[in-house]
Amino acid sequence: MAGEAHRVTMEVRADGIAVITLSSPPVNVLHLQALTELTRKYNESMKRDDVKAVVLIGAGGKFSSGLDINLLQDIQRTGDDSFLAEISHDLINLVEDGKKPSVAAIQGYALGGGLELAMGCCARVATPGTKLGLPELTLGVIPGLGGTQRLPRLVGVSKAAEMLLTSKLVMSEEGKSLGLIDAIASPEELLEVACDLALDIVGSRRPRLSSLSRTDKLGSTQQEMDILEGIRQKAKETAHTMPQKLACLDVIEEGITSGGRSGVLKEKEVFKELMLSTAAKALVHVFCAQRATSQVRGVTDAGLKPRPIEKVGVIGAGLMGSGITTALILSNIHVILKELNSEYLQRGIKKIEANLQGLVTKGKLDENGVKKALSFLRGVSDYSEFKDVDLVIEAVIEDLSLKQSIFEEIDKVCPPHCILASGTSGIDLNQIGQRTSSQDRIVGAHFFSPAYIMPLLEIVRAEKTSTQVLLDLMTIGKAIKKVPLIVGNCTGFAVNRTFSPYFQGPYLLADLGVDIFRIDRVICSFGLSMGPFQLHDVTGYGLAIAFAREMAGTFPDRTFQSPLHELMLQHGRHGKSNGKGYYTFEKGSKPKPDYTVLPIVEESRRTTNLVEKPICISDQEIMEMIFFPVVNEGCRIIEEGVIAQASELDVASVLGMNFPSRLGGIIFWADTIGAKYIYTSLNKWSALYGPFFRPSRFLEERAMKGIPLGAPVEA
Ligand SMILES: C[C@H](O)CC(=O)SCCNC(=O)CCNC(=O)[C@H](O)C(C)(C)COP(=O)(O)OP(=O)(O)OC[C@H]1O[C@@H](n2cnc3c(N)ncnc32)[C@H](O)[C@@H]1OP(=O)(O)O
Repeated sequence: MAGEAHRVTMEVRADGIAVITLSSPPVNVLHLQALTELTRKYNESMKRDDVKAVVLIGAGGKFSSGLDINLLQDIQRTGDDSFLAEISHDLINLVEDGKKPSVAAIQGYALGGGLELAMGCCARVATPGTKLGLPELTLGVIPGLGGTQRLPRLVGVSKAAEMLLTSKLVMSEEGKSLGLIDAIASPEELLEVACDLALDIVGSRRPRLSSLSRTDKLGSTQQEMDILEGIRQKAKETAHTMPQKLACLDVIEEGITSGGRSGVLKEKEVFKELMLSTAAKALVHVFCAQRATSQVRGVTDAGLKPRPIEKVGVIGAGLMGSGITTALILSNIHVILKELNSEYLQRGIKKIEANLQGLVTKGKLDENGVKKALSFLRGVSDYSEFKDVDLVIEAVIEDLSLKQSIFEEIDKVCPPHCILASGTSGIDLNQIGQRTSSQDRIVGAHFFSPAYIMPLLEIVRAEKTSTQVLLDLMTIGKAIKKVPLIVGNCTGFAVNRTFSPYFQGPYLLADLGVDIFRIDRVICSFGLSMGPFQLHDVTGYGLAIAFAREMAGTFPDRTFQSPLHELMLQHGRHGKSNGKGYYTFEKGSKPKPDYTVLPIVEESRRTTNLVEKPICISDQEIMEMIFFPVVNEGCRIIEEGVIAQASELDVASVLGMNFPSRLGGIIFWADTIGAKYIYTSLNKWSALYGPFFRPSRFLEERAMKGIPLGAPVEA
């Protein structure tokens, strides 16, 4: 983020206020250069006789999104944080205890180190709707610039602990009632109000308060310890996946029992310790890898400008079509939704309304937002309104000839600039677009269900897709708050293909005699929100059967097809849709294992006849036998160049498959285990249980040479 656009300026006004402006677009991160410059300007303001006080502000309508997270990654690589620790602590000390008082003028957001800097000031003014928070725990660390000490002193221990442990942001209005913000001012008046406040402090009309020395929001030591103990008991429940919560509470406690300065010292120590932990490395890796997906060689650096996409045609109002439409209209994009007839259309619109109402229930949208979103939607049952759309997303069932005829038709009715995208989750795009005359505008737009919630968008490059089309789709993807990832065209594309073994391995284990409910429990304790059997109950077995057939057709040598799903259907079990699956589904209660399913599982085992008697393995082996084949397929995806770099699979696995982000994504995780161990294990299982486990050439080579799986592939 360093560069000429990054500046810290100081302007001394006639009234003696030095306005120090941080300008580091797009979000005013605190990188090393910014911290050094801020310190320099602060020192200058303290020395100058014409300066009475400082107002700290961010350029471009934002205060600061905190420390540059790339800097955290640099420190993790070198293990040396001394330069950061010195500069940042010097700066906060200057802000808080310098000769002249400082006031923060906050607009947009003040997050992490940004809020910590603002809390170092003796007062804060914010514009309405400004977001404030310390989200460091989501990166596996705790705040490192005094946030664990100053926040409790400004808002009280209980609220501070809640904000820190949940990483939830508060709006400036709430911040004002909590005591985090001293005044609210409109964007136009922000600077003036902050300067007036600073002058009031200089003229002793307001006290100069040091956040770290304040005690007015703290109860007795015993009271605060009791509060912390209650919170600690709850945090213990998730301590195995989020140890930083307990560490954060310990640091707050140090400040309560031994004073703020002692707390700051402990914070510094714990921050460094956590920053170098595997979990923080993994979480920071996911953040940086996600950022890296914005720069695509040959696309974002091709000197092209994204074309505006104002109107989108969506074909098919089923689960995917209604989800995609919901995502688009929520971002104020006009959608023409087409279905075969008005009955199907009404059903689709009802789904969209239900999606929006679901967001209202969760407090993420209000009724006005629902109304506004729906005003961007128009339902149709023919193509007459497709004559001026900029993008079409086809979201009908996975049937090649149906898709081909739709593409043939939209090729004719849509304007020549219109992008023709298919939402297929695996069918070859070259075939889908075969009967069109303009194959350069054929592309895949693979959303993950529910499309208006899941953040990943796989953009699939067909043989002739133009660079402009890829850029346009990336841009619209970002506009609807997705993380777009450009991938190559192959069966299952990058994500479903990598994870295809995840939907085979558990069934192979079941056919080897491992209890299906135990498998689900192991997967949940690994960190996924539900196990594969419960997931298939929810999504239905039909889709799983079709996908397994597709994979078997392309990769017959290594696909394991269990008869279990077919047997379930034969026994009248369709999963959640008819309330009968591996689990029972009753309204208002959590799904429960249905042990009456076990004879069907046994029937499957007898049919495949893999082993004479059930195998006996540990939970650790269950997890490895399910995820190592996923790593193995990921290796093939990397080797074939379906993705540009291994870290993209990490992002995709976290955002598309809910792989735990604290593990850094599938390939990062594999490298923490080691390619050699994974290779050896797969080899062993391959000899015992067949080619499903056979290690790929890429994995073998990396294991033999000792090269991490995430290391770049040589050209
Ligand atoms: C010592 C301290 O205690 C430690 C810290 O401060 S750690 C940092 C804590 N701060 C955070 O976690 C904030 C992370 N950022 C965000 O939540 C959001 O980016 C935001 C709310 C600030 C802005 O959201 P939005 O307007 O949607 O913009 P968004 O697309 O996310 O960000 C713009 C760019 O800035 C990057 N960015 C945002 N915050 C960043 C940060 N702290 N460091 C590095 N890059 C950052 C984003 O990755 C994105 O990069 P890209 O354009 O290359 O993809």
